[in-house]
Amino acid sequence: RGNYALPSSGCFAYLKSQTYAYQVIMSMEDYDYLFKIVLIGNAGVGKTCLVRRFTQGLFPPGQGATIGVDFMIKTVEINGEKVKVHPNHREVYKIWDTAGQERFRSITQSYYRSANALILTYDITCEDSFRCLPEWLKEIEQYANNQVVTILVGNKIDLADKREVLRLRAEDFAQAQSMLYLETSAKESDNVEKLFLDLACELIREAKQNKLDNNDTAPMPGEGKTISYLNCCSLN
Ligand SMILES: Nc1nc2c(ncn2[C@@H]2O[C@H](COP(=O)(O)OP(=O)(O)OP(=O)(O)O)[C@@H](O)[C@H]2O)c(=O)[nH]1
Repeated sequence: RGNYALPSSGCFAYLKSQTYAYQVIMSMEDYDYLFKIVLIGNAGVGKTCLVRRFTQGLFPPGQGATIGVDFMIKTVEINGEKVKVHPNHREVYKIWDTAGQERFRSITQSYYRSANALILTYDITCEDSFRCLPEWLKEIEQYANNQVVTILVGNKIDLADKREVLRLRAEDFAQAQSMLYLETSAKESDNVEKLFLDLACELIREAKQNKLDNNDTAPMPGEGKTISYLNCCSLN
């Protein structure tokens, strides 16, 4: 199991949390699934906070803007009573947190291609971040592979009184673009774990489907010797 190649050293060029990532990599040699996920969206919508919440269980105070691309890894072990996605499986999330600022766009675009999934994030309290979504979709169309799973995430739902984008409007937009949709709060930890678990579920479901369609023995997105019995996912 787990004979996927580790990232080339190029991935570390803009690493903010190098020590942390390195330590986790050293302990991730054995896994069932590997998910490569890239977060994109306007500056300040909360991409870094979502990743930190998921990978480190914290909401970082005074988070500075991401420079280029940050890289984090999280290993999830699911077993016995805690079955949510797949029993007795070890899943590894490799997550690239990209800078929202326009000036880093040429760097961040180069990470789209190898992503299994993209988390397109906006801020529910910021109409502008929602209005920019069509621009982000153009980027996805241009730079991502055509099998990529995209989920639209409306972050900062803890700021309900400042909401500028109605949930229904965002849901309609996501549906029209064939994207999954979820609202989160990195601050309050609402739906953050669900976001990544749902993505894992969707990726495995699609991989299984592709495998059936293509009658292909090469597993995607992880080393799926057990992929054949995975049918337990719920995205609700
Ligand atoms: N209230 C609230 N604030 C949040 C939430 N998520 C992020 N923030 C705040 O939003 C600001 C920007 O968060 P970041 O995670 O740095 O945003 P980003 O999208 O990574 O920004 P760039 O790195 O510039 O692209 C910070 O002040 C965070 O504290 C949330 O769920 N709720």
